[in-house]
Amino acid sequence: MAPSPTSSFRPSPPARFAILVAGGTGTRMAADRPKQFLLLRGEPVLLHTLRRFADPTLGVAEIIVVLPADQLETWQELCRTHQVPIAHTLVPGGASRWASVKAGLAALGEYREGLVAVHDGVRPLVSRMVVERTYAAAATHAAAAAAVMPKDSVRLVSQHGSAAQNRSRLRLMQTPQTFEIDLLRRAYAMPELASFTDDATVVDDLCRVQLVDGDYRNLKITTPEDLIVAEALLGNA
Ligand SMILES: Nc1ccn([C@@H]2O[C@H](COP(=O)(O)OP(=O)(O)OP(=O)(O)O)[C@@H](O)[C@H]2O)c(=O)n1
Ligand SMILES: C[C@](O)(CO)[C@H](O)COP(=O)(O)O
Repeated sequence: MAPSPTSSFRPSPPARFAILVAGGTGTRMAADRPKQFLLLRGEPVLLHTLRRFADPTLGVAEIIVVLPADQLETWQELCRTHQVPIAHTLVPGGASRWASVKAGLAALGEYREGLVAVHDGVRPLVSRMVVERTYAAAATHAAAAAAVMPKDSVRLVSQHGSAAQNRSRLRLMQTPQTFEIDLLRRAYAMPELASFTDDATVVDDLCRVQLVDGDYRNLKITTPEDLIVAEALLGNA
């Protein structure tokens, strides 16, 4: 029997957006400039990250890049120097990662539906697969985040000493962390708490966050040795 017109109806997939947060100053890197501008294989860390999200097969409709307010011109100059052809919207960040994500979300103000991936601008090695996995899981579960298992033994320290932890029940959180846009807006409408270290902690009270497999290569450039590892990994890509 021929399918009726309604049986072939497929809802269109949700629109995809991305917020790359690069509004920090990189105190632990202690470099002469914010670490998102340091060069990896001759190009700024943030440009590597931006390129990953501009992969046309991901179908990201709009990319927001959040920067320290006093670094917007520096980035625009870097884009000219490196002839960056990728369209993105620049937004001044805030005093904390939370404030920078909130500023990025405000720049997506016109959108009521869709999925938004929040990603650290200083995770330049994220794979297409990991990004896709978080969008796909967020389409089903509303909230999804990349995570990996610890490779080292873990202990909880206190004034009495330290106690071994069962690491099979622990996960190290990465980004992207990807959400239905309305859910993330509701979460970020609440006051900032000191316990917020990522977007999952902001959303936790509203929705269960589905963890998906991250990638040990998806490192966050935080201290100088991370740059050496990232250079090596890019060379092997
Ligand atoms: N006010 C802030 C602070 C952090 N971030 C971003 O959040 C991500 C993770 O933060 P982290 O690695 O801590 O970056 P910094 O805050 O720059 O580093 P540090 O804590 O060493 O100062 C980075 O991409 C960083 O630019 C941000 O957008 N706005
Ligand atoms: C968001 C994050 O990268 C997940 O691991 C991490 O929590 C950022 O932490 P930081 O203290 O800003 O480095």
